[in-house]
Amino acid sequence: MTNQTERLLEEQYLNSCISIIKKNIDAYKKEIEIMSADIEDMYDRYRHDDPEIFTELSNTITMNENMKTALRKNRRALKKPYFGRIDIKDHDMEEETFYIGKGGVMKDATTIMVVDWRAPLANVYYENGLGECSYIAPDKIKITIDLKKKRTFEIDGEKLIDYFDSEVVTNDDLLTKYLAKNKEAVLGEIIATIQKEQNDIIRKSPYRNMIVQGVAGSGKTTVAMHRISYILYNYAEDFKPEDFYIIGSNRILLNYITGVLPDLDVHGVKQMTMEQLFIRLLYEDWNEKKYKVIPCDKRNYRKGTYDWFQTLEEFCSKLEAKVIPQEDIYLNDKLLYSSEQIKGYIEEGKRLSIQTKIDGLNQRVLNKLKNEITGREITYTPEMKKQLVKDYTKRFGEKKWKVSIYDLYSEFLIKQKEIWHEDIGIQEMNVSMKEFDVYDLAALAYLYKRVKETDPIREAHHIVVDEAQDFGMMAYSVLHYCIPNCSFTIMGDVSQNIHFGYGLHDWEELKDLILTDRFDNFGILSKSYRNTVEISNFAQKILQKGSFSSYPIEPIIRHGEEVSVTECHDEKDMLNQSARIIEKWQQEGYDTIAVVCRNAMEAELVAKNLGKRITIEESDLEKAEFKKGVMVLPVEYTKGLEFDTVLIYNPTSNNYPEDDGHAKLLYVAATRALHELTILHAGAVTKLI
Ligand SMILES: Nc1ncnc2c1ncn2[C@@H]1O[C@H](COP(=O)(O)OP(=O)(O)OP(=O)(O)O)[C@@H](O)[C@H]1O
Repeated sequence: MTNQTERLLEEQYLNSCISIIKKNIDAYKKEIEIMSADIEDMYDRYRHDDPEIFTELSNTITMNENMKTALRKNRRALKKPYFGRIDIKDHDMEEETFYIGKGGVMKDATTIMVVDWRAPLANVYYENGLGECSYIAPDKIKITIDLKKKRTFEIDGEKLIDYFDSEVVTNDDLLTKYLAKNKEAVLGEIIATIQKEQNDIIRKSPYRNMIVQGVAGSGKTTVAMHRISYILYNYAEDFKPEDFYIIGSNRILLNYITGVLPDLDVHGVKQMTMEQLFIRLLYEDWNEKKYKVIPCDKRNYRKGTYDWFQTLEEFCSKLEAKVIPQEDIYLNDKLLYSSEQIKGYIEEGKRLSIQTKIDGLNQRVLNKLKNEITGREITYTPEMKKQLVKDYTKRFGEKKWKVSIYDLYSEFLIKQKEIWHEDIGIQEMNVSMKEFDVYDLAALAYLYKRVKETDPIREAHHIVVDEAQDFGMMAYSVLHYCIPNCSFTIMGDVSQNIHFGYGLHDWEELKDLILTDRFDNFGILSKSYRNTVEISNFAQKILQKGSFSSYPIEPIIRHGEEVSVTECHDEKDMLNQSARIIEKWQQEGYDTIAVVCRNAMEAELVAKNLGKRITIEESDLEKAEFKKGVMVLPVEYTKGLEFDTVLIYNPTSNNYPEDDGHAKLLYVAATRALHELTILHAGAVTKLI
C-alpha cells in the first residue's frame, strides 16, 4: 500500500469515527432530555406509599446519570478521538485493527470504534514491541497474539496531522516532541506516551502493595494518578472513588496533583495531608478549636522513627497488662474463667483495642457466671443473683474508657524525656498538649485505635502516598496499624528527602513493613522526563556532592539552554536581574515561572520587592494555588511541582551549607525546571554548585 493510500484510509477512519461521535452526542442529548422530563413527571406523581414509582424513578435517575457520563466522554472524544492503533493477529483469526483513545467509543452495542486506554487489550500498545506477545483478557485468560503494527497519531480536533509507526520512529523521538511543550497550570495526562516501566506500575493489581522509587521527574505523581483511573475502570466492583485517599505533604501539591483527575474520569477521591488523615482517625477526640497543628521541629527527629513507634507499642502493652487483671476468676471456690483463658483471649484479639478487650472479657465472665447460677434456686436467692451479676459485670473494667488519649500521650512523652534526658532527638519536645506535629498526631491516632476504639469505622481501601520520603516510619507504622486491610501505592524519591532528621533515607524499613506478600512490588523509575539534559546533569552534580548513594538518573535526550549561574553585586542588583530575566522568559512565551527561595521569610520579602516590577501570583502559603504566571515560593513548597523556567534565588553557602540535607534541598530546587534554569547569587555561592 502506498503512503498516500494509507494516509487516505487513516483520514477516512478518523472521519467516520468523528461522525459516529457526533451521532452519539445527538442521540445522548435527546435521550437525556426525554429522561429528564420523565423524571420531573415522576417526581410530580410520586407519593410516599408508592414503591413502584420510587423504583422506576431511581432507575431512571441512574440511567440518566450514565447517559450524561457517556455524553461527556463523547464530547471529549471529539477533541481527539484516539492516539494509537494496534493491528493484531490472534492465531487463525483474521488480522484485526484497534484504535486506542482516552475513552472508549462505540458505534452500536457490538461495534467498537475506539478502545479505552485502560482496557486489557490496550496494554499491548504500551507493553510490547512488534511480534508475539500476550494480554490478560477480562476473564483472566491469557491471550497470545502477534502484534503486527503499532502506530501513534497526532490529531488536532477533527484533523489528522501526522502518524508514526513504531518500527520507523523511536519511542524517545515521540516523547521529546511531547516533552518540548509548555506546561499547563495542572499536572498533565500522559496517556499517549506512557512508557513500559510506568505502564507496569499503573496496571499492578490494586490488592497488592507497591512502593516506587523514582528519580525527580520520572512521572511518579503522574503514574499514581493514572493508576487510580485504571483501578476504578477495571475493578469498579471493589473500588469506589471514595475508597481512595491521596496523601501529600501540603495543600498546594495536593491541588496540583489532583487537578489531572477529572480528565482521567476520576471524580470524588479523597485528598488530604498526612496531618489531616491522622486527625480524621481521631474522630470525635479531635477538637479543632482547642488544638493546633504545627510543623515538625527537626531537633525532635526521634519522634519520626520506627523505634519510636515500637516504644509507643510497648507503652500500650504495659498499659494493657496493668489495666486488665489476668488472675483466675472464681465464684466461691468454683473457677469461672482461668488466667490462661484470659491471656488466650488477649492474644487472639491482638488487633482489638484495650477497651474492646475489657468489654469482651466482661461479657465472657458474665456469661459463665449466669450459666453457673441459673437454676440453682436453693444456693442463690434472686437478690443474691442480682448482686452477683452486679459484682461481676465490670470485673475487667468500666464500659467506657475514662483517661483521655491526650493524658496518656503526655504520660508517654514525659517518660521518654526522662529516659532520653541527654538526647538531642527529644530535648525540645512539647508536652503542652495543645500543639501537635504530624508525629504527635500519628501517636494520638495510634493511642485512639489501640486503647479506646470500640466501634471501628471502615476507612480507605487504597491509599496513595506521594512524596513518600517526606514521612518517617512512625507515620507509616501507625497508618498500617490504624487502617488494616487497605493496600498502598507509595511513591517517592529518597534523594529528595529534605526533612533532614525526619523522613526516609532509604526504603528498607518501609519495605519490611508494607511489602510482606510475595506479590507485593518494589518498582524503580530511573528515566527523568521533566528536565532538559543540561538541567538534569547540573542537578546530578549537586547530588554527587552529598555523601549518600543515590539512584542513577537517565534523562530523556532533550537539549536546551545551559544552566546559568550569575553573581550579582548586591541584593538590589539581584532583584533587578531577576525581574529582567523573568520579563525575558515571559516574552519568550513561558507560562509557569518560579522564583525559588530558601525559606518562607525570604520568599515573602522577594515577592514583595519583585511585585513592584512584575505581576506575582498569590504568595501567601495558606492561600496560594499552583497556576500560570510567576510564583515566589520557599524551596520546601516546590517539591512535586514543576515550572517551565526556574530561578534559584541566592543559593549562598549560608543558605545551602555543604551537607547532605542541603544537597537534597538544592537538588529539589534545580529539578523543578522543565526548560530553563537560572541561578542568581550575591556573595559566595554554595559549594554544592
Ligand atoms: N510517559 C510520559 N510521557 C510524557 N510526559 C511524561 C511521561 N512521564 C512523565 N512525564 C512528564 O514528566 C514530568 C514529571 O512528572 P511527575 O511530576 O509525575 O514526576 P515525579 O516523579 O512525581 O517528579 P518529582 O519527584 O520531581 O515530583 C511531568 O511533566 C509529566 O507530564
